[in-house]
Amino acid sequence: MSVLQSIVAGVREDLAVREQATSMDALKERASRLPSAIDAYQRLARDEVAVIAEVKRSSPSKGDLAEITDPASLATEYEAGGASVISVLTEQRRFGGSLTDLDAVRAKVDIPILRKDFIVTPYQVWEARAHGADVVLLIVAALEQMALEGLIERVHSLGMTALVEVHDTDEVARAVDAGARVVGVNARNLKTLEVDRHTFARVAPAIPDGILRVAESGIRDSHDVVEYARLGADAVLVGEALVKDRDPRTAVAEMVAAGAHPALRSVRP
Ligand SMILES: O=P(O)(O)OC[C@@H](O)[C@@H](O)c1c[nH]c2ccccc12
Repeated sequence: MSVLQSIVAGVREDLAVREQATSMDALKERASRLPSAIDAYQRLARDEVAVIAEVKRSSPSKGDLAEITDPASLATEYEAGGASVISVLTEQRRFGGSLTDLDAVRAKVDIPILRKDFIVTPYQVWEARAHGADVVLLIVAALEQMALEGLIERVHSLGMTALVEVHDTDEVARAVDAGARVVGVNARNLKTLEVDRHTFARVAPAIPDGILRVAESGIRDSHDVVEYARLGADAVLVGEALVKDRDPRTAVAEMVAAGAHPALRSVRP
């Protein structure tokens, strides 16, 4: 079993428990009482490179990264630093996240929130919306094509944005066929868990114009942001570098400033 398959197996077990506790109808009812999802596509589709800042306690590759006793205050710092979207990991077993973290962050920030998890069923999409998320991650490598199409449709029908994650050009083709409007290129290989910083340069040119391009994983600082900006990224998704920084607000602000530099506009494709 690959790392991805074993993570998804654990996610399905935890999901079965939540499905027993809360019906789909209860989620729909809860979602109907919330304000509509914020249009994250619009926030990412600007001239500047947007920063998606992630609340991330641990990961299968690095183990514990940061304690994060107060995810909402970390997210507030990210927002003050100029992040466009906050990503909240809700996977429990490997990443130490939860829907409680999502709720806490939603209560404190006004910008769009990405529920970062291993989504394999429509129930999880409803759950994301019922907990106030505006964006969900869908990992092409974890889904059959039919399931991917169905989930993207469901996400869009709820007024949300799908960040569709790919690792190679074949997966880009699948994402585009399935109706993706925002594609994330993950530099971390989900089989080996290694980061390959050349992944974006190799894969992003296959993403058609009009579809937003997000560079994910292994982004260390503003130099990396400039590099991805030159390669045509519309946004970067950053976790580890921000949770390990003692001043997350300034760390985000530096990346935002790097991505907004006017000199980049002429070089971006
Ligand atoms: O901590 P990093 O290297 O900055 O990476 C953030 C983000 O890209 C990473 O957490 C991620 C990308 N795709 C995922 C899928 C599942 C869980 C986590 C992820």
